[in-house]
Amino acid sequence: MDIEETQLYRSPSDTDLDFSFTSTATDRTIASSSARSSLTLSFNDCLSTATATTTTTTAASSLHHRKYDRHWSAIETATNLSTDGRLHLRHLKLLRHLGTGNLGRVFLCQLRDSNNANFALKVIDKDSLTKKKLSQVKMEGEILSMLDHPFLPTLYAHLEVSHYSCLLIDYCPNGDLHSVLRKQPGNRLPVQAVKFFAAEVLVALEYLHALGVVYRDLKPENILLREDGHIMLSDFDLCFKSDVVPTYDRRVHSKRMAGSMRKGGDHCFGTFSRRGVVVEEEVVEEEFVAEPTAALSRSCVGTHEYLAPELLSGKGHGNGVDWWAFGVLIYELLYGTTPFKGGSKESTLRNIASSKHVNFHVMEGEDGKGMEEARDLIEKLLVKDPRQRLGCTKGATDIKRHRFFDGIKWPLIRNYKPPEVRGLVAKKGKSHSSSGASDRGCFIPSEEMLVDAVEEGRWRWRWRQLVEK
Ligand SMILES: Nc1ncnc2c1ncn2[C@@H]1O[C@H](COP(=O)(O)OP(=O)(O)OP(=O)(O)O)[C@@H](O)[C@H]1O
Repeated sequence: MDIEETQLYRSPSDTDLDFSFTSTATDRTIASSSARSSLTLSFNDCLSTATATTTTTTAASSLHHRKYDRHWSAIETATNLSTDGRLHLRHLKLLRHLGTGNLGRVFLCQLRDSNNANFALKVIDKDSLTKKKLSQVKMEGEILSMLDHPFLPTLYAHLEVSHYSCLLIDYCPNGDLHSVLRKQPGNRLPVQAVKFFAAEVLVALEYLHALGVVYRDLKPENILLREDGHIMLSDFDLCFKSDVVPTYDRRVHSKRMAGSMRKGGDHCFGTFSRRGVVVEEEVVEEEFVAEPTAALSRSCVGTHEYLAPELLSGKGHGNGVDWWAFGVLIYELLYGTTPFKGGSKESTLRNIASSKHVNFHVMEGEDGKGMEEARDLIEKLLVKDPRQRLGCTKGATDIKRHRFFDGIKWPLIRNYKPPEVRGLVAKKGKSHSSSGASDRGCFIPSEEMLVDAVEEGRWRWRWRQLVEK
């Protein structure tokens, strides 16, 4: 029996994925532990049974946008040297335990013969999981295998060894946005920093939605920070997939302009002032929209403070839950708390479900540049009726146009210099989201990590057993 299978991943176009989705709702059990952990009220979605096709060739990276970076090169070297051309666990060395999640443990690791590329290895013991969690593991593997985007993880390899499922992805040495937020005065970031992180999250969500993926677990804890300070959205176990029909829509809007009647390829209809100067033009623009507007699920999953009202009603929800959570995220980054937070989880849920509008905390020096625009955007995202909520019809296309994001050159966002905020040490000269490289030298173990080390000792022993299988 073949106990070890390796999947090296191709770009989305090479996978054979079924985007169909059906959903039913039955039980409503809550599985939740820590204060801000993700919850699952019911998880009876009939997940797609199709998975990415299994391949073990090194050509897997040939279409990936980062095919020339040191991570893929390291993998390619290891697989070239491997007798069967596959990557095995014995090719990896674990450096330290990074954390433990709902599904498994995450380790910092490198390839044995190359120490210039760091990876994160998520190890999931499938024997210890319930059926519900196993379906989440499957979903996470499926979603990761589809991704090829600078603000999302690259899945370098998926190894199935005995009852362990191991996902080799990008390592983010700067921790998560939640920890960074906790290091700021008042747990708040300056507007310009919020604008940067929100813009990157928006682009990542736009990509996921274009693939028909509704994320459902947006929160600062799931926004990891790469070595270069750019973001990487993580945790795809609560996602669901749906059909998406990309369209080119015509948008008619007015633009204040002086001068010529025709600009670029746009059709313009001019209005003239008395002096014969064009003051306003009606512009017709073609815009690309790929938003899973027909997505439907009835499973109530997510994190309390970030749940959209339609998720609580149990009558079904779709793409709009991510745009609601996007509003909560911007609020939390600016105000240091979430907008509907109550004294307990129950009262938070009651506040979300009530007809109360979002309330803005009064803060010292709040009326800095961009705050008014931020509040307007938040209000448009935190609309209780998803049909009226910004983003629900045309996705990120509409949100990008909001004046909070004025000045952002979307195609250049990967090259923007990340903001200098406390607790974020972005390495210079790496503005292309190449993650990895050693963080040795700046690693000071915390007490918690020392406790972890005892656990880690046990893990290393188990790891050796696995590798020697
Ligand atoms: N790619 C990564 N780079 C660096 N650290 C990571 C990476 N992925 C995960 N971690 C760390 O490992 C911890 C566990 O991650 P994991 O994704 O398994 O669970 P989680 O984020 O707690 O979410 P959930 O339990 O909902 O799956 C995280 O809290 C984070 O600190």
